[in-house]
Amino acid sequence: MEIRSTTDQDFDVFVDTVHAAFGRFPETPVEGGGLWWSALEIDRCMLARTADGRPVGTAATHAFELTLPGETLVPVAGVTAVGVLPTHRRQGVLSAMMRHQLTELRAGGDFLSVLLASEAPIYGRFGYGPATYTARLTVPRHQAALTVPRAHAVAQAPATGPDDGSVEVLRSAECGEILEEVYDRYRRAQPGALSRPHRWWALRAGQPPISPAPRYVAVHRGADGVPDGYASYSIGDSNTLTVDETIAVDDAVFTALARFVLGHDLVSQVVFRHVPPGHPLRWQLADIRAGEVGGDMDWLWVRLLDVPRALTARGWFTDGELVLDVDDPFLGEHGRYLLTVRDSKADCVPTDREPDLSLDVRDLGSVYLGGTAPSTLVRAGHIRAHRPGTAALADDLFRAERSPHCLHWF
Ligand SMILES: CC(=O)SCCNC(=O)CCNC(=O)[C@H](O)C(C)(C)COP(=O)(O)OP(=O)(O)OC[C@H]1O[C@@H](n2cnc3c(N)ncnc32)[C@H](O)[C@@H]1OP(=O)(O)O
Repeated sequence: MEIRSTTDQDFDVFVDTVHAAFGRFPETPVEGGGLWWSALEIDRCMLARTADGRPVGTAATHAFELTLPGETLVPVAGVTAVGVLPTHRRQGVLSAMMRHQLTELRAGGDFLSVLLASEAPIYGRFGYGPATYTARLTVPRHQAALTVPRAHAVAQAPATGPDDGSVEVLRSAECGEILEEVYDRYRRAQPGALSRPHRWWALRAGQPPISPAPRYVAVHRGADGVPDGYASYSIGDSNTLTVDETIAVDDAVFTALARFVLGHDLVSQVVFRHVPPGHPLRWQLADIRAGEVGGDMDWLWVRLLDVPRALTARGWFTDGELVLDVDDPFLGEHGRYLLTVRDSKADCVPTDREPDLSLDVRDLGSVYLGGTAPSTLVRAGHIRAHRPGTAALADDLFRAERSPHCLHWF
């Protein structure tokens, strides 16, 4: 089998092969997505061909920036368009492409790769672990009242206090630049968020809010008139108002946008897509049972390609030290590292000290952004804690300033 990057000459073959692998004709409109592949960069796509030259497999990467805990921005490879023709499955084509891709990414200096998994059982074997989670929150309109914040009266009013900004409703086609700017402000402070390349906005190649599917967008502006949040929504069957994404630079802006969509007339219920775990919106409803959480699922999967580099790149919030014994079965590697955190920064060096935790690199990917507690994976039997108390220490150490969350689809 030959695996190599596409060129202008065979990019059409790549696109045809992706469609055949997913079983969709190119002209089939992708659910809300449009021409999603038009945002790909040709030299970051690869084709696998059989010995007789037949294209059978595809994979690609986007160049993204990922926000790590501590508002640290790092480059990551976003793996996408992975497919193998139905006639050539379970013969090792994907495994060969993954090996090729991981080797190439490392050679190019990448230390993290990320993806969204079409099916959960596929990517763990290649060292990826689910690292962020997302859910839907459905609120019946007749139970949509928000409560008065209890800390409202205190001098340091929390972000959920009264809103001195304004909301304007625009059509998605007329506010692309506003959305791009607001999203960029938001994602820089949100652990787990990915940058959205300008070409993604310009080509309208993504899912809502920017896809050709029409959407209303409630744009929030602060008292100074500067846009600082938006909610992209549509009203569909049974008068359900679905908010594709609510992007806000802080909690007060999120609350103002939530108040706006929850107050929409002629609507039976409001469905907020992409609500992060632990989001305060449920607590802001006067009736905490009014918000029904559904569609709880993994979203961004993370793969560490260079353990010390990845661990020293993120911000940390608790001092401490741990010896991590990390196994990488897919790449046939093993390393033992002393992780020392002091004053929000980590040092990570090889050691021969006895380990505190033994773990697979996929599990390190899951805990890396702070969205999965190491103790959960200890209790699940995936991470081995060698001493009592180490799981709790690891929980403290790996925690992020808030739940990591990603809502970019790629
Ligand atoms: C980031 C993204 O782009 S996600 C999109 C992924 N693509 C799709 O879902 C499109 C439809 N599916 C496909 O094209 C293919 O089935 C792929 C790409 C998922 C798998 O390709 P294959 O060439 O069949 O994988 P390969 O033969 O290398 O399998 C490696 C191992 O993974 C397992 N595996 C592969 N796909 C799956 C799956 N969908 N579910 C469970 N196990 C799987 C295989 O059984 C094999 O296990 P083994 O090593 O124990 O024998």
